[in-house]
Amino acid sequence: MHITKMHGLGNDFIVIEERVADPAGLARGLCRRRLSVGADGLLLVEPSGCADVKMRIINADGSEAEMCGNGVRCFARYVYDRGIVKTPDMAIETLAGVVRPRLVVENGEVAAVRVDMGVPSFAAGDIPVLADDPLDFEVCGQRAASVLCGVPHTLVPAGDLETADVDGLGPRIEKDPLFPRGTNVNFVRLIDRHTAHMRTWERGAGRTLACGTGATGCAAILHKKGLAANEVDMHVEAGILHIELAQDGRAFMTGAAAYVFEGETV
Ligand SMILES: N[C@H](CCC[C@H](N)C(=O)O)C(=O)O
Repeated sequence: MHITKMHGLGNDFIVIEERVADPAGLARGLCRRRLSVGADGLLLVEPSGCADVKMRIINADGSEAEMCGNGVRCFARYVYDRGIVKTPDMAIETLAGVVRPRLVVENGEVAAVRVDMGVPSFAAGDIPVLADDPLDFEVCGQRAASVLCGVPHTLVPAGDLETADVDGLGPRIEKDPLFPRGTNVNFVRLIDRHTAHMRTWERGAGRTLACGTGATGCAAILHKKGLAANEVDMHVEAGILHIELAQDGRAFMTGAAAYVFEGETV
């Protein structure tokens, strides 16, 4: 099977165009670090009846996610570079709805991708947490806030990201009963109204170097709470995601998307 390895600020994916009979089983096999290709998830290219193309995201544990911010930047570059989609502005169907990436092409190369991520939702029917106040509740002894940004996200304020217990608290919060669908967990240190640093434990994938929906959702939480302006640089372990929060509530995420290798599985 032909595979293309890509990453968005270190959040890495295996892109597959061929039809896959058992996506969950394939993800659990191929995503294993050292024993196989290694990745945070699979991105499957499929035809769409309502957009230019459809993207499916299969986490490393085999679970299927509704959306993936870093993944959709990689996916948009992939389908454009291969002529599957002929325009740098495109519509990509996901389980969370249609998202609209715009490729920033410089000297014939995709330099970055700006994605209209839609509206991070604090609406009662969307809130991923069973808490009276989704912007301020306690989970596993931590103050937290939650938002739906394609997928469930929880922000845990952290004074020092070097000592934050990401790998200990992350999985506990991910699977806490407060979250019926589980949650991604983002430990965030606010630097100023335009800058935050974050580390992420992802639902279905564990510790990742970056999380696009997480950076977007956490910027939306900080803005909603009056702690951040409407443009925020979210510093993740392997780079920076620029988030813009428009007046109409839509969020735009801009970041890189890189190729690593092309190959054939054995
Ligand atoms: N593991 C996540 C999906 C991928 C999100 C992340 N990689 C991103 O860049 O948005 C979940 O199951 O909710």
